[in-house]
Amino acid sequence: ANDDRQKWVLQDFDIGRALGKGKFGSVYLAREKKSKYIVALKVLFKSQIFEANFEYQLKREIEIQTHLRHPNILKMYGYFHDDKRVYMILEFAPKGELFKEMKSQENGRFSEERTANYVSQLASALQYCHERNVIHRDIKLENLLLGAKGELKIADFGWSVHTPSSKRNTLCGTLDYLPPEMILGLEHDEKVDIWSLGVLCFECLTGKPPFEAAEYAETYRRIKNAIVIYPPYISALARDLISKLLRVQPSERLSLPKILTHEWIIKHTSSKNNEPIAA
Ligand SMILES: CS(=O)(=O)NCc1cccc(-c2cn3c(Cl)cnc3c(Nc3ccc(N4CCOCC4)cc3)n2)c1
Repeated sequence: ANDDRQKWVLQDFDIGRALGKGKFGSVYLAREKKSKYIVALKVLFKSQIFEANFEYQLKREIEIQTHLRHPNILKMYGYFHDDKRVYMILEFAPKGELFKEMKSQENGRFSEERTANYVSQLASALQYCHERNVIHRDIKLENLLLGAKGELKIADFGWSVHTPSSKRNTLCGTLDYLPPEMILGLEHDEKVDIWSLGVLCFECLTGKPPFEAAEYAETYRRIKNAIVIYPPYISALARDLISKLLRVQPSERLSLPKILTHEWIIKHTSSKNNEPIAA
């Protein structure tokens, strides 16, 4: 049987414009020459990866993402490397970053209906991952892209691991999305993704992450105690769901099946889901 893991080389692609710059490299629009198939090519510099001893995490990201197949998870078709760079061949997300889409809304936030649909798509993607003992650990707005039909695509599995993990990861970047158990360096499991789902839901509804504060120490204190201040325009149902996700105790956080059947989600997810039951 022909091995579908073709050995790709850079010459197989026409490289287009840069889609964006990331921490280790950039993402380019690209087209595979023979099939004319459009992809996103993520280019990472080996020097920077080794400097940050990120190669183990990169291997894991590639291993995990090449094997996941779900409509709300950005596909990785393959990868290759040359002496200086590692290239990841990824599904192109034609509508770009969710973060930019949110900032372009006139009040900088999404409606309850749009947010509920995103939360539902994320929950089904996470259910798929958790069934395969994969936790993402880095669900946040800037890791989410939009497909051709405006559907959510989880990208960047750089922090995903197989459960259970107590990897004391060097916390780079913002604390905003991390649950209490991770900022305390305790053992953590897939319930970390449920916490991040709560953070994401709040951020989509208000334009700001729930624990954002001027001082790092203040953010730390508010995460540790799950102190959430809801703006008045948040509906009672949305508040109910978020309060059941942002729980300090991982075991108290709502399970993914319960999230998918929460009244607020059922109320807002696209009409096809709540057809009138045939009499
Ligand atoms: C750490 S990183 O390097 O991975 N992140 C930096 C970054 C920053 C910005 C974007 C993108 C990006 C990545 N994409 C991937 Cl991967 C697949 N499709 C896209 C993808 N698609 C995309 C599609 C359309 C647009 N347009 C739409 C029209 O308006 C201008 C932007 C942008 C990006 N973008 C990435």
